[in-house]
Amino acid sequence: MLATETKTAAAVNGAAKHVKMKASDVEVYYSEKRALNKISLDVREHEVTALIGPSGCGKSTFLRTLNRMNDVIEGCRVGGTILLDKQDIYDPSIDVVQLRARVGMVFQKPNPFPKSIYDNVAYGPRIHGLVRNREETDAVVQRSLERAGLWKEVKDRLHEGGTGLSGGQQQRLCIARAIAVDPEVILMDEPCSALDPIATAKIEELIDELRSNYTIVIVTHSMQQAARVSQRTAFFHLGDLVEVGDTAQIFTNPNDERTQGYITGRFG
Ligand SMILES: Nc1ncnc2c1ncn2[C@@H]1O[C@H](COP(=O)(O)OP(=O)(O)OP(=O)(O)O)[C@@H](O)[C@H]1O
Repeated sequence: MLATETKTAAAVNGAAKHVKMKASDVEVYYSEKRALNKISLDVREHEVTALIGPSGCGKSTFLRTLNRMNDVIEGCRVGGTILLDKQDIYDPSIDVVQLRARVGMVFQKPNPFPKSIYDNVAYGPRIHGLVRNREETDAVVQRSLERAGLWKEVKDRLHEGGTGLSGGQQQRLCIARAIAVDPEVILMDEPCSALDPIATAKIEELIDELRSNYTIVIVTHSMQQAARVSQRTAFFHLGDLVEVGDTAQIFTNPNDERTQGYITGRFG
């Protein structure tokens, strides 16, 4: 049997999935203040993992450890280990720019560059040397915009500014920009919080499509959103990872009373 067939059969049978990122005993300090307490979490390949919990519990801090975005915050220290496949992403030999291409990020507020739609998408592939000429760049731009569900809406205005798009379109442009450098993992920090319900529904649909090609970790304040888009949910509280499990189980039959309290709206 071919390796791909084995993998498909394993997925269908619900057998153990490949762990794409593995966090072990991750701690984060902002100066003296500890924001995360020994978090251990497996992120499975081709799944959407949702991080939920009350404000300030450390969801975004944990998300940022996965592509070393905390490195740029002064006074922030990270302990423990995080593996991408089998590689320690905090190893001194790691090129952080390459890491962030492999583990891309989409932020809360859409943040296209003040450039054309085309250049927003072409920028990453160009600086990473993934394209050699105009033809290849055109192909990457088109493919990325198609995957982000934006191509049909923008194909006749590629050279207009990205900031002239609607909020939902800008967020899909940011997703296209992340996809263009061929990432393995996409981190999303409340990607719909600035969007209306229709734009949110489009992004949620897109997230579901994207997981066949990528591994996704999403921070969300919306439990409905976590339930709709994710296969696994991790509940954080006061810097602890309280529990992680299949999304259906977390929302219907959580093990911990703090999770129960949060999902039933008793706090948070
Ligand atoms: N740059 C920073 N400097 C100092 N403390 C920070 C910084 N960023 C976050 N913190 C603190 O770390 C803790 C976790 O914050 P974090 O933003 O990760 O939580 P969160 O669960 O994502 O919250 P929210 O849902 O409100 O975005 C909080 O106590 C917060 O005040």
